[in-house]
Amino acid sequence: MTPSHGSESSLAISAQNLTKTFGTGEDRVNAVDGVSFDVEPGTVVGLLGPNGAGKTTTIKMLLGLVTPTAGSVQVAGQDVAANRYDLYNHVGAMLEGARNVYWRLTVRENLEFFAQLCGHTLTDARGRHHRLMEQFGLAERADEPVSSLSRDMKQRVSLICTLARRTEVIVLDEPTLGLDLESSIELRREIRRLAERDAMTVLLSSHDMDLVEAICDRVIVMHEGAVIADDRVDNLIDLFEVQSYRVVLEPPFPDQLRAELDGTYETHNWTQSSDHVQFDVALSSGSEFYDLISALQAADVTLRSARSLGSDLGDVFLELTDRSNPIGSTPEGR
Ligand SMILES: Nc1ncnc2c1ncn2[C@@H]1O[C@H](COP(=O)(O)OP(=O)(O)OP(=O)(O)O)[C@@H](O)[C@H]1O
Repeated sequence: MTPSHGSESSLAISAQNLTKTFGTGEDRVNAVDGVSFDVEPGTVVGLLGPNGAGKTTTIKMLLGLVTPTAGSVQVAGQDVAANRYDLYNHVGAMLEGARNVYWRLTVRENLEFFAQLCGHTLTDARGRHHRLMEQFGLAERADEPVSSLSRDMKQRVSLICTLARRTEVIVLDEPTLGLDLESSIELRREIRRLAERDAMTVLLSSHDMDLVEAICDRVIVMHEGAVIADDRVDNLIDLFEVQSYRVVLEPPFPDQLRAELDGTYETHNWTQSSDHVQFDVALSSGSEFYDLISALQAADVTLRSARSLGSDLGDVFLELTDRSNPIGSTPEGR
């Protein structure tokens, strides 16, 4: 079944000024504070943010599981506040730690149950179910009750039940947490396939930067309840030009120099031997690189090599959340 996109709006997701406050008085928490974003159909969007940034609360508001204090949200053309039950025909979700499958049913029965719930005929769905069970290493356990499977396998069942429904929008909260490497790779492949071939929209929250960088068209970064960046992954990496270098030095290496470098730069992975001293350093501009070289020269230390490790989404994420720069303002030091 090719998803039929909602009629009221051509956007897959439209969140306007979403706000959620928990508690009152001193216990009041502004979990989500005026978040707005639109997502076009067929886009894979990563929702990133440190713990407590408001990702899960945002996701739950998109799914109608938490009622916003203010703001509105449409998903797959459905106004979430008005059409909560209709919404579930258009949206599939796997929330972190959620047991959204029936443990007494077998893997195959779960797939068939959820397929029938959203109106798929079993003759159409069986081929797809078989392929997903093969892909996620569950084919040999297809006729066993979910209760007899390992925790990791239960998660895979929950994941394929969500993917197999082929709803217009899929929401996944920390989908790779607890998955083995092979299943993680299959998940990446399947998500890209669903987006590219079937124009399905996927919103996923994850701390797994490699996953997000590999499969997301766009990332929304949240911090303290607000959106602090919303752009294509490659644009964010270009914008910050955070570069990590591996620096190798010849001994002797004065003791106080390490403390000086640690105080001035973001350094990691120090190793020291009789033959060399090595560390990694993240630099946000070319001039910082030359400052570092000058500091080494001033301390009379010989540089053996400085190799760029490239910059990735992980570097950008740290940069954004450490400094909490709204995109559009110039990052510090540039
Ligand atoms: N039901 C609740 N009652 C009170 N406070 C809550 C509730 N749910 C979330 N919060 C608070 O709201 C803030 C945002 O939480 P949320 O779970 O949305 O963040 P998150 O970005 O998903 O974090 P994590 O990555 O740790 O899951 C946190 O300070 C959290 O403690």
